[in-house]
Amino acid sequence: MSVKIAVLGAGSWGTVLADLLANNGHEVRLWGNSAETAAEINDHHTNKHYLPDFKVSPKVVATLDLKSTLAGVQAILFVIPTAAMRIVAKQVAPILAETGAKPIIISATKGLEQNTHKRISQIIGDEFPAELAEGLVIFSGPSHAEDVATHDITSLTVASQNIGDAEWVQAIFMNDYFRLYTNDDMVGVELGGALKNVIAIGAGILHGLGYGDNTKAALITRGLAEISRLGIEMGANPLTFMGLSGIGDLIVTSTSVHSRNWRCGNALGQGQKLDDVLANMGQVVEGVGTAKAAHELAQQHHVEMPISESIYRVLYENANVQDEINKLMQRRGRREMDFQR
Ligand SMILES: NC(=O)c1ccc[n+]([C@@H]2O[C@H](COP(=O)([O-])OP(=O)(O)OC[C@H]3O[C@@H](n4cnc5c(N)ncnc54)[C@H](O)[C@@H]3O)[C@@H](O)[C@H]2O)c1
Ligand SMILES: O=P(O)(O)OC[C@H](O)CO
Repeated sequence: MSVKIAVLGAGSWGTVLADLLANNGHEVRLWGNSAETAAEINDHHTNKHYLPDFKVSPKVVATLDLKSTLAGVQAILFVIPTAAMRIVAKQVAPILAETGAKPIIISATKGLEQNTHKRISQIIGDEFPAELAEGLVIFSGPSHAEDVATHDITSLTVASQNIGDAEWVQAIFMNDYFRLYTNDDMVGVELGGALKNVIAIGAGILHGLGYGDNTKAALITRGLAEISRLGIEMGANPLTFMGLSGIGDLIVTSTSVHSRNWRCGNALGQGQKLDDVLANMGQVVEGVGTAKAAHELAQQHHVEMPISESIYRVLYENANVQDEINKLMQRRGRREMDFQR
């Protein structure tokens, strides 16, 4: 099966996914907001700012015009930062309405919207008619672009309320190094993908401070406990957090030097200032915005998320990292399997 697909977002993940789809035999247009990047992809088949050593398939056509990018496509893959999701959705929706097209919408974006705390599926639900939003497929799991670029074996989850749409997406993406599993738990898959970025900042902070492997394993495990606690309260299937979009993604993001969230935390642990770290990153660090949304959601749902709350205070209230670690260690003893709020 060969399909025509628009990939929206010419950053690191959008570029690698566009390349993968083109190599799988699909017709791919990669839309971005930088004329320089589009020219580089079309003329030199590179995107060096994001992926210095990567050669993009010459079959990927980079574009700047959204209307022509969307013409006749069977699927639209959003791969833009959470902060731009609603902005871009508002540009896409009227173009589809004008032509009456009903492509499958896919999102590989991981985060929660600032101020509204909404998940990506809720933003899509706000901006698109129900018949399009209901088939949304969420694409999530342990997948650094840098590793997929070298065809490292990678497995992800594709979640949709309409499992037929998830299976369609599974079929167009799978190949000998890329394996997808379907799931119908949108809440769990989206929350796992978003909240792990906050814990990954914490893992980076611990590394930057010189803590060892025991400490990092404790953070990941107790981080998963609090992600699960909020997720269960919000209606997720607890078992989803044991899957690729839960513990799988939490492991990779909390341990990989490719992770922007981990690198941000590492620099903070070494004493750098958040504004400087973000300015130097040149790529999206989703966990920073998500930490604020998670803090507000935890309060709204009366769920205890002590690690995420500590990270929130470090990021937004200039709290001292070592004081926050001490506070976490001085909490009263708890039952391990307490997933009630
Ligand atoms: N990089 C990865 O390995 C990876 C893996 C899985 C998921 N993700 C998720 O995918 C999403 C995108 O991440 P990324 O790594 O590709 O980010 P990135 O920082 O590498 O690139 C983001 C791209 O979005 C573009 N963009 C921003 N605002 C835009 C707008 N209004 N209109 C059009 N384009 C706009 C930027 O120009 C940039 O090209 C994030 O939610 C991230 O968590 C990334
Ligand atoms: O580089 P990060 O920290 O944004 O993580 C990217 C992906 O979410 C890893 O699966």
